Formats: sequence, C-alpha cells, structure tokens
Amino acid sequence: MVVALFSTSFLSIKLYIYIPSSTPSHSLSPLHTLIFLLLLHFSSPKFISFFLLQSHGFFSQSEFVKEGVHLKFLELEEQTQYSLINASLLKMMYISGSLCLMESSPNTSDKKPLKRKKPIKLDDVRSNGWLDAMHSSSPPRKKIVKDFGVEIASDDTDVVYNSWMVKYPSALTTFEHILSHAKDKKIVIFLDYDGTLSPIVDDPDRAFMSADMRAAVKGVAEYFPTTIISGRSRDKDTSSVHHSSYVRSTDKQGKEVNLFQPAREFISMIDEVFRTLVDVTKDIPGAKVENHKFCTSVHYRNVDEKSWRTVAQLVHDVLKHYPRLRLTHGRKVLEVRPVIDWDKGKAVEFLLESLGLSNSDEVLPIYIGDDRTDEDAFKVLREGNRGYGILVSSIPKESKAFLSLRDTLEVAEFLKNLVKWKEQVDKKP
Ligand SMILES: O=P(O)(O)OC[C@H]1O[C@H](O[C@H]2O[C@H](CO)[C@@H](O)[C@H](O)[C@H]2O)[C@H](O)[C@@H](O)[C@@H]1O
Repeated sequence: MVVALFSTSFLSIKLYIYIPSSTPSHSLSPLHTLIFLLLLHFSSPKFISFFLLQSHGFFSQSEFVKEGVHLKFLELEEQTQYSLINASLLKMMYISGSLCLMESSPNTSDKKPLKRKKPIKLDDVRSNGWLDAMHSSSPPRKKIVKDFGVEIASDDTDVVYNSWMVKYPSALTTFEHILSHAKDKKIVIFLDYDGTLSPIVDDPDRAFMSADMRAAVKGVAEYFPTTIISGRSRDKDTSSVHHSSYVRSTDKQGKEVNLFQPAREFISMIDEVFRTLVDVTKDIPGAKVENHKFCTSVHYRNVDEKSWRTVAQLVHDVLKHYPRLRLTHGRKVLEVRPVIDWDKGKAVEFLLESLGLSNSDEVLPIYIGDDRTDEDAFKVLREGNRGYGILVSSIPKESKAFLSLRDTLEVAEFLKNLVKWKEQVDKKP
C-alpha cells in the first residue's frame, strides 16, 4: 500500500510518501497511516518540492519496499539530490557544473539524454589571449577614403598619428637632439630586419631590402658598429652581421666565428616541431611555416581570418607537448621558441658587453625595430637610461621606444642622415 499526503505551504507543495516495508500492506489502517503522516508532516522540516517528484521515473518502488518507513523518507530526500530532478533543474545543474550528480540518476530513460559539457577546445586560445594578440598583431592596411576614384589617406588617421607622435617624436625631426647626446660618444646601431629594413610583404621569402636601404645600411656600417638582430635564420635574411639566436663575429684573420649560441641544444626539437606544424597546417590555405633553426614561425597573414582560431589551436595543441618551448607573437606570425632567457634585449646587452661597448658614458646605442620582439630591446635601453629605442610604425601603438619613424623609407633617411653627419664631423679639423 502506498499512501501519499500532499500539503501546501506558501511556497511549495510538499509530498510525503509512506511505503511500509516488511509490513504487509493491509496491516496499517488508513486512519493510522493518516495520523502517522500528519505527525511526520508537522515534525519534519524536510520536504520535497512537488514539481521535482512530478517528473519522476526517479526511484524504483522496490528499493523503497525493502526499507523501513523512516529510512524511506530519508532515502527519498537523499534521492532527490541525485535523481529527482526535472528538466529545468538539470539545466541549472549543468550550468553550475554539477553534472556528476546527474550521472548517478538510476531512471533517466524517459528524459532527454544528458549532454556532457564537452571541453571546448577553442577556449584555450581565446582565454589565454592568443586570439586577441593575433588580431592586434600587425597594423591594418592604411585606411583609404575613395573620393571620385582617387584614393586619399584619411585625415582622421593622420590626426591620431600626429597626436601619438607627441609621445613618440620622429627620430628625423629630433635628429639634432639625438646628436647633442651623441657628443663624444660612440654611436652603436642595432637594426631589426622585417618591417624595419624591408617593408612587410605577404610572402616572407620576398622580403628584400631595397637598393637604397642596402646602401644606407652599408654606409652606416662603415662608420658605426652595426648589428642586425632578426628573428630570421641567418641564411634567410639577405644581410650580414649578427643574429639574435647566434652571435657571430670575425676573428683576427677575418674568419667568422660563433661568439654565442644560446639555443644550440634546441635545434633538433625545433626541427621536429617545424615538421609537425607543417603537417598539421597543410590543409589551411595561406598558412606558412618557416624553420629558423632556433625558432619556427607559423604565418597567418595570408590565412582567411575565420581560420585564425584554427591556426592558433593547432599550434597550441602541438606546443602542449613541448614544455621547453614557448610562443611569442609577431606581425601576423606565431613564433615558437625555446624557453631560455634570451631575447632581443639580452642580445643587445650581450653584444654591447662582448664588443666592449657597455660603458654608457662612452657609448650611445640606437635600436630601430617595429615588432613586439623589439620591445625587449627598447626596454633594455629605456631602463638602462642609455641610447634611443626607435619604433617603426605607421599606426599609433604603445611602446618602450623613445622615438619613432613611420616606415622603412624614413629608416633609410635616418641612417643616411647619420652617415652625412659623421662625414662632416670627420672632415672637421
Ligand atoms: O625579428 P624580425 O626580423 O622582425 O623577424 C620577425 C619575423 O619576420 C618575418 O615575418 C614578418 O615579415 C614578413 C615579410 O614581410 C611578413 O610576411 C610576416 O607577416 C611578418 O611577421 C619572418 O618571416 C618571420 O619568420 C619572423 O619571425
């Protein structure tokens, strides 16, 4: 015999169920049952919301008849927490992440199967900021206003750029000021390659220095110690001199020697990762992977923006297996590099030191670069209160540099001005 008592209170409908266990169903009179239930109702503060029970299929009768009355009620209450859950509650629990409770429900066959919340893989790259960084990683193409078929650069852009230049003055217009600090000091030049000496182009294999820039770099290198610090492998940049991953110089006989090669032990690992990245990105149109020996780069400049997240996720998934490698962001490029205490800032410090140029009273370092990796070098100069960091950018952006140049044309002009000035100084008796 099953006797149920419903009672209403202000907020909920209560239901008690009395199921005698070993007692034969006819041994308890309906009156006794009623009295018993009334007593329980007033003595027990516990209740079960009616709507929960309504959607049941939630417990088996047999379970209940095995147990004593008191136990039944306790068990019923306990059961509610696990299985007497209607659809709306399921949803709530699902959101609050208590899915494990649902799984223990014994009778859910009449309910919609529960969908376990799958870990959304892409959350990884979204929440760790990769995607944001990818979107802000390179200036957009210059905003163009089409006016009667003639393309005019937007005035608005110039206004914003000009006010940004109050904080980062042009290295061309402040040239005299730089020179005033260079008095009696040796100027040492550090140059980034992509975006600084060669304009940013879609195909990294076609990033060349113009003849004019080549002449400017050659000229400046004749008068000042000059270093190109690039993320590229040495055989890929078309210039000479030093590289951030291995620092080379010439010995007394003019033979090239390695001064420093901080990431040698990573060469085979980088190669392995390079090959894996080539493989996993092969179906993404426009993706390009480069092997720079000490780091490997995944370019997404030519990838449809809708697929950037996929690129990020693929790189992320590969990187997970290499705790000794880390990711840095460049201009529309993801760079995978060793977790070593080595960056362009360290390269500058190392070079100044090893070339005997670390005395800031005698040396004025000038570093010109456009990318995030160049910020480490700007920081070293700013914090050491020595020399000038010059950011190459056609759009306003935050930087640790002191000065700015708009593009590679202005870089060439700046280098040529240095040469002119040096020639004049040297001519003076
Ligand atoms: O340190 P850098 O010399 O600035 O090297 C950083 C990356 O430069 C290259 O990529 C960048 O230039 C490409 C050619 O203009 C452009 O297509 C790409 O979008 C830029 O990120 C180089 O190809 C990368 O491997 C370097 O990591």
